[in-house]
Amino acid sequence: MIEARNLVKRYGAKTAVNDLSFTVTPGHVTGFLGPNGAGKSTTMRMVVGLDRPTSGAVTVNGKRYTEHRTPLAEVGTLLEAKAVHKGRSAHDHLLALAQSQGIGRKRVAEVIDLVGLHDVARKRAGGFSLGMGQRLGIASALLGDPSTIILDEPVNGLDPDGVLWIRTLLRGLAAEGRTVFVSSHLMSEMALTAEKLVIVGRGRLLADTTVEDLIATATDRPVVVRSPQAGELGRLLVSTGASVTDVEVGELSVTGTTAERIGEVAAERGIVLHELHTERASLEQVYMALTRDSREYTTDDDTDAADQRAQQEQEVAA
Ligand SMILES: Nc1ncnc2c1ncn2[C@@H]1O[C@H](COP(=O)(O)OP(=O)(O)OP(=O)(O)O)[C@@H](O)[C@H]1O
Repeated sequence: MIEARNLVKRYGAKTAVNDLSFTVTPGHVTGFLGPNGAGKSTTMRMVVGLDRPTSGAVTVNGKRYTEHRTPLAEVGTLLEAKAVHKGRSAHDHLLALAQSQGIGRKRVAEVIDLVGLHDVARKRAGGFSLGMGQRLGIASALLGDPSTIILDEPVNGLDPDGVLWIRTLLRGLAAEGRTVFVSSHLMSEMALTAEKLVIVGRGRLLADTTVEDLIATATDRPVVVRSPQAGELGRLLVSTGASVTDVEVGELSVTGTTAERIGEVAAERGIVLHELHTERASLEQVYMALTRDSREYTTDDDTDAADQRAQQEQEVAA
């Protein structure tokens, strides 16, 4: 369990983390999201005592990281690329780390198997691919069999196999009752991996919620309608104030009204429907709307698209 209370971190005039409070609970993967420069890495560094908060506090299992007698047994981390002695084998790297923490050889063999590095464990880590390096970093994080795991962008640059492997591993670790806190910029991946989310923007908390609840807040979800009389139905819906886009022949995407209302309009005019459903919003859409004002680097296209979405939301909400 990670508990951050009123965390603040300033670097000179720059406030990287601003009065941030959140709790990361065991038993599920919690995604840590936010635009570039939002303060995610700084927060993670404060959790594990690599940075001191300017004010506020963060504890892991009720204690500050540095107060734990065997920190590796409490918290495993993969922060920026691990410093690995390039001439050393993966096995020797892990063994040196284990010995420095009073962890036995048996556990080294276990984590090597767990991350699938068995075949290359005796090879120089300097020759490892990005994916193998990530696996080694994760093996280091798991060495102390920690109840809390903190990973900063673990899927960065991995191929689809590696991404799937990390997703399965993280969900498995969470299912064992561990606290898993993981940052990422890949929303589609987070939607598949995480159950809960902490979202920050410009150092402040924007949301502390579940993926499901966050997606349910999306208000501009289009309704998809398939009908052999799509043209007639589309004209009718436009006359009631809805916005209608032809997706393909016989299929419409409708905003500004509800599936219920479309069904009623169709029934009143005896129009046959073959399909009627409200599209599920993607995590990415909701995230983009939520973080619109917090992005450090925003292209005009981004702003336009986000503005359009926000405007649609307001129209529907009105
Ligand atoms: N050591 C430092 N000195 C000065 N400013 C810093 C330092 N570390 C971070 N910052 C600034 O604090 C802000 C938060 O940075 P941080 O790396 O925590 O963000 P992030 O959310 O992890 O970003 P990204 O997604 O790009 O990795 C940024 O504006 C960054 O430039």
